[in-house]
Amino acid sequence: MKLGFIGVGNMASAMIGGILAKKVVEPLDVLGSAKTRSSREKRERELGICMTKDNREVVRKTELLFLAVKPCYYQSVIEEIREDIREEQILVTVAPGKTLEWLQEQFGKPVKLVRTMPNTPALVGEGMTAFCANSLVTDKDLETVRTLLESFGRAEEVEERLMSTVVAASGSSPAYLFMLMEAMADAAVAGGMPRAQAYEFVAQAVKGSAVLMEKTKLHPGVLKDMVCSPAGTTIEAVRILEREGLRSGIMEAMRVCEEKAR
Ligand SMILES: NC(=O)C1=CN([C@@H]2O[C@H](COP(=O)(O)OP(=O)(O)OC[C@H]3O[C@@H](n4cnc5c(N)ncnc54)[C@H](O)[C@@H]3O)[C@@H](O)[C@H]2O)C=CC1
Ligand SMILES: O=C(O)[C@@H]1CCC=N1
Repeated sequence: MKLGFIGVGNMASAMIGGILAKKVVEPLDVLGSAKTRSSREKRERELGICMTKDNREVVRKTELLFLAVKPCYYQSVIEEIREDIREEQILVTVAPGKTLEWLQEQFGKPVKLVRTMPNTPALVGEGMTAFCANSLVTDKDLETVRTLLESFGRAEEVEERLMSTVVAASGSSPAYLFMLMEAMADAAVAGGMPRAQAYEFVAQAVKGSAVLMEKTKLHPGVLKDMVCSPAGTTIEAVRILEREGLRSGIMEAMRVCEEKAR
């Protein structure tokens, strides 16, 4: 299968990295587009894929196509490629707020559309991607898309009404987690730990906690209580985090993120 990527930035590179690592397709079966020669050469070198400056060529030469430009460029790129999109081709989107209805309207003709929301941990095969499709996408098409999405992590079909919630929960959330880890490492450095070591300790603690929650299926509150010894160290930190509004801060942030994604 020939895969196309219009726009090969952070998100597309993460997805391509995952897809190639799992050998779902060969690097030479991936055709991406980028405007400048330097970014084309960079992607060719880093990923080993084929690159072109022509978005329409990507459409013409591929069977399944990811539209991986920023949301503000969706309209103009769709305008540019509309004529070339074929009936049997599958178009996968990754942008928040671009609904199936809006996409369909922009194309002005029947197009197989799969709307997704991935995240950057895809780069290391630990992505979380939600997807939903329009009625032209067959079960077989959707299985093909699922296989691709699962090559860089977990993939789950959701109702379209949940897509903006997904943006806050998994699309954007790596950014909040990196902020948290940066702050935790800064605190460890303040405590005397060398910075490189601090990042390793913090990343492993976050990773281990995520796996613990995933594997035990225990409520996060129960897992938190398991760490808090009576009159111990952790409950003192928990008290300060409650006072500083950690949980309401996160909830408020995710609410505005979700609103922005509509
Ligand atoms: N970065 C992330 O964590 C996530 C991003 N997304 C979505 O992925 C999409 C891409 O985001 P990023 O990769 O972060 O952005 P990016 O800016 O890193 O990549 C976009 C790429 O598209 C190229 N581009 C712009 N206009 C173009 C055009 N007309 N033709 C061909 N290429 C063009 C840019 O030069 C750039 O390399 C966005 O819609 C974003 O909302 C979704 C989930 C997570
Ligand atoms: O910030 C953004 O708009 C994109 C969507 C999810 C993550 N990054």
